[in-house]
Amino acid sequence: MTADPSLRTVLVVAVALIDVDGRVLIAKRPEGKQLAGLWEFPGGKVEPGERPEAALIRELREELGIEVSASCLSPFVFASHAYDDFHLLMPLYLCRRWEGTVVAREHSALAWVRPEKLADYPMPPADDPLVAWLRDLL
Ligand SMILES: Nc1nc2c([nH]c(=O)n2[C@H]2C[C@H](O)[C@@H](COP(=O)(O)OP(=O)(O)OP(=O)(O)O)O2)c(=O)[nH]1
Ligand SMILES: [Mg+2]
Repeated sequence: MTADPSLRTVLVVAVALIDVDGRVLIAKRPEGKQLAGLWEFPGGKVEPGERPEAALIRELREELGIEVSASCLSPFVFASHAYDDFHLLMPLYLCRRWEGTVVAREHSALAWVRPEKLADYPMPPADDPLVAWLRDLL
C-alpha cells in the first residue's frame, strides 16, 4: 500500500518574539506564497536532519536579520492543523532576547502587537489556538 503524500506532516518552527513592553512580533506573508497577506509568527520549515531550535535560529537570521541563542528559546505551545494538502505540526517558542534589530527581509510588513490585539490581524487558521494561548498566558 502506498502512503498518500498529501497527508504528510510538515514540521514548522515559529516564535513569538516579545519586546520589553510585552508586545508580540507578527509578520505579513508576502504575495506569491501560500497564505499570502496573512499575518504569522516568524519561522519556517525544519529541514531534514536539522534540530528544531537550529532551524528557528536559521529562519530568524534569514527572515528578520536577528541572532538568537537556543537558550533564549522557551517551548510554549504547538499547533496541529490539517490543511487540505498537508498536516501542519508547529511548535511555538517564546523569546524575549535577541541581538540586532528586526527587519522584514522576506515579509511584506512587520507589526508589534499586544497579545489581546492579535485577534484583530488575519492569521492562518492553524494559528487561532496559539493566539488564544498568548492572550491568556502572557
Ligand atoms: N512561519 C509560520 N508558518 C505558518 C504559520 N501558520 C501557518 O499555518 N504556517 C504555515 C504556512 C506554511 O505552509 C508553513 C511555513 O512555511 P514558510 O513559508 O514560512 O516556510 P519557510 O519559511 O521555510 O519558507 P520557504 O523556504 O518554504 O518558502 O506553515 C505561522 O504562524 N508561522
Ligand atoms: Mg517562513
